[in-house]
Formats: sequence, structure tokens, C-alpha cells
Amino acid sequence: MATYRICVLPGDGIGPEIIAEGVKVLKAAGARHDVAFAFEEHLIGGAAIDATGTALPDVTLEAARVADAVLLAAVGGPAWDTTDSSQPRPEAGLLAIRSALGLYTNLRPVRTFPALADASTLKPEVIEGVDLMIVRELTGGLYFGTRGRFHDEEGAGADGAPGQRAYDTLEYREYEVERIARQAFELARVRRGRVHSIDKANVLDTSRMWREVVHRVAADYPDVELTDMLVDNTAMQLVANPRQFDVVVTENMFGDILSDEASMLTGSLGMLASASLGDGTALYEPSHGSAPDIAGKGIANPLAQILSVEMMLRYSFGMVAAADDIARAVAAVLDEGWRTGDIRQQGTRADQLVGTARMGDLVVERLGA
Ligand SMILES: NC(=O)C1=CN([C@@H]2O[C@H](COP(=O)(O)OP(=O)(O)OC[C@H]3O[C@@H](n4cnc5c(N)ncnc54)[C@H](O)[C@@H]3O)[C@@H](O)[C@H]2O)C=CC1
Ligand SMILES: CC(C)CC(=O)C(=O)O
Ligand SMILES: [Mg+2]
Repeated sequence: MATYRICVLPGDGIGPEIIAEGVKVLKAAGARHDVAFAFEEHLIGGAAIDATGTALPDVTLEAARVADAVLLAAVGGPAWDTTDSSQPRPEAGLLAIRSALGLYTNLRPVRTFPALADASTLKPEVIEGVDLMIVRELTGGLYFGTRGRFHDEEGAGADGAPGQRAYDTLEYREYEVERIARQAFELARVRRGRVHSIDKANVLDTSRMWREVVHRVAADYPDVELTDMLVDNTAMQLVANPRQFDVVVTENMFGDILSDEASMLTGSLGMLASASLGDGTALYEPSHGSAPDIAGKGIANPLAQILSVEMMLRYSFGMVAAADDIARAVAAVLDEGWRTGDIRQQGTRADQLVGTARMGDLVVERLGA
């Protein structure tokens, strides 16, 4: 029987609660398909800062490097929130592991589950049948540019006293755009043959280069229809007419923001899974953060984490049948009316409003162990 090594990174906030459900489902799916998983848990984010002083300890990175896949929950929280740029931040650990593993492609599938049609704040006729894939560049752009803060003569304004200045730089190299564009076009070929490339080419030089490179790559994919769209318009189009989108490719920060927005087409940020792929060990994580407002209450929605496990089986281990089983089990649980608080609907029965662990158990039950 094959055994895969999974590096488990619970992180902070709701992280430990939801990752337990992901592990539970992974074990159950493996058992049904004669595959075993060996789990090794490590620290990242705020928990790692508290224990070691750094958000990504060497031992965590090394464990991730040698694992067959990484399952991560989320990092961050008020305990580590500071505007003092010299202090360690949990989010830096996440950026560092993505970069160190060379995970430049972040796939965020946005699919509406029919059962959740009225869990969204949007009209059912707008979200019905939405099935799009956000392909977010993950290791370049503003989150990885040079940045700094300093005092200077001009910073303060009227009273003339020295004040602060701060800067973040947005840079892309041509090869970084080319490789993410290829991922998008390859994906479109096995989906519905459409790519929307999102930029701000009316203002930014990085976007102008992005557009040029994407068009050059497009020449190798004459069977795929390419549309350029400015990011501000895209933010509107996503809620006005989301069915026009198939594959949406964009740079790091635009993808971060647009994917949180797009999650509401599914009913909740708690439904949006992701896969971070590239040169090193692939990493699977929900798109949301550590949700400190609901941490420790056992009420977080574990489905984004569980659907990230589905992506792991599909992309890292080629276990398509097992992945399909998880997708079917999640749909069945939702069809039966089970809900966590974030996807509760008007008609949700009180006895079907469940917590994190129960939702995980229900998915395992529908898998049929
Ligand atoms: N990938 C990561 O680890 C990310 C970490 N963060 C960090 O997370 C912390 C909190 O950030 P926020 O801006 O509040 O974003 P967030 O994504 O943690 O939460 C936003 C809202 O969505 C809700 N939510 C998120 N996941 C949910 C789930 N599974 N079930 C039910 N409700 C859920 C939260 O309760 C909150 O109301 C910050 O420290 C931030 O830096 C934020 C985004 C991504
Ligand atoms: C916390 C950030 C580093 C990233 C983020 O918000 C995301 O990847 O969705
Ligand atoms: Mg985000």
C-alpha cells in the first residue's frame, strides 16, 4: 500500500480546528482507496513566532520540502498585529514558504453548489452554474517587492517637522508572467477554452508588460479565446455576470482580492479552497484567513479546507476517484441541508446547523468509510 507523507501546518486562529477536519477526510478517503497518509505537524505563523521567534522555522520548511504534499490552514491574528514593521508577522511565514517552495501558481476554484443558491447575497439567477478558476500568480508582485519606511523632511506636511514615508514596490519579470500565463492557457484547454487576463494596463507598467507577455503566449493557444479586462471592471463583472468567466489569470494582489470577492458567489469565504503549485512540494490551503473573530468556538466552516484536500488528491497524487468522492460527499451533505453558520440559509433547520467537527464527520460519513 502506498504511503504519502503530509506536512500539516495548522497555523493560527481557526487553523487547528479546520485542519483536523481536513486530516480526518484525507484519512477516510485514503482508506477507501488503499492509500495511507503519514502526518507530521509543524509550526508556522503566529504560533511559530511565539515558540521560536520566527514565522517560518527552518524545521518547518525542511519538513515541507521533503513531504509529498503540505496541508496548511491559515496564519495571523490580533496577538501579532502591529504597525511596527520591525516586528515579526505571521503572514511573512506564509509568503516565505510559498516563495521557498517556488509555488508560483495559486488555483482557486469558484463553483456554486446548487444547494447554496440562496446562501449567497446575490440573486440565484446570477450565480447559478458559476464555475470559474482563478489562476493567481503567487510569488511575485507587490507582496514580494522591496519595501521600507523612513523619516524625511517632506513627510510631515504643514509644521515642517520630519515625518514618515513608506513604500512598497510592484515588479514582475517577464518569465514570471509567461509561466503563469501558460498555466492559465493549459487549464483553459481542458476547461471551456476561455481566458480572462486581468490587469491595470491603463495605469501600471507591470500591467502593460503583463498584457504583452500574455498575448505572446496566447499565440501558442489559438484554440483559447483571450479577453483582457481591467481589474476595477473585473471586480464589478464578477458580481454582475460571473458566468462569463472560465479561467481568470492575474497577478498576486489582484488575485488575492478578487478571489475573496468571488468566494461570495459560492455563499461564503469558508467554501473557497486553493492549491499552490510550482517547483517544490505543492501546498493546499483554504483561501481565507485565520478568522480570529470565530476562533476557538468550533463553528468555523471546514469545507474550504476539506475541498483543499480534494485538490491535493487530484493534483499531487492523481487520485481522481478519491477526489471526486470528496466533491460528491460535500455536495451530498449540502443537499441534505447541513450548514455551518456562514452558509446558513433562511430555511436551515435548527438541528441541521452544525459546528466544525460535525461538518467534517458528515463528509466522512457520506464518503462511506
Ligand atoms: N492564508 C492565510 O493564512 C491568510 C491569513 N490572513 C490573516 O488572517 C487574519 C484575519 O484576517 P481577516 O481579514 O479577518 O480575514 P479572514 O479570511 O480570516 O476572515 C474574514 C471573514 O470571513 C470569516 N471566515 C473566514 N473563514 C471562515 C470559515 N472557514 N468559516 C466561517 N467564516 C469564515 C471570518 O469569520 C471573517 O468574518 C489576519 O491576521 C490576516 O492577516 C488573511 C488572509 C489569508
Ligand atoms: C495573508 C497573505 C500573505 C495572503 C492572503 O491573503 C492570501 O493568500 O489569500
Ligand atoms: Mg487573501
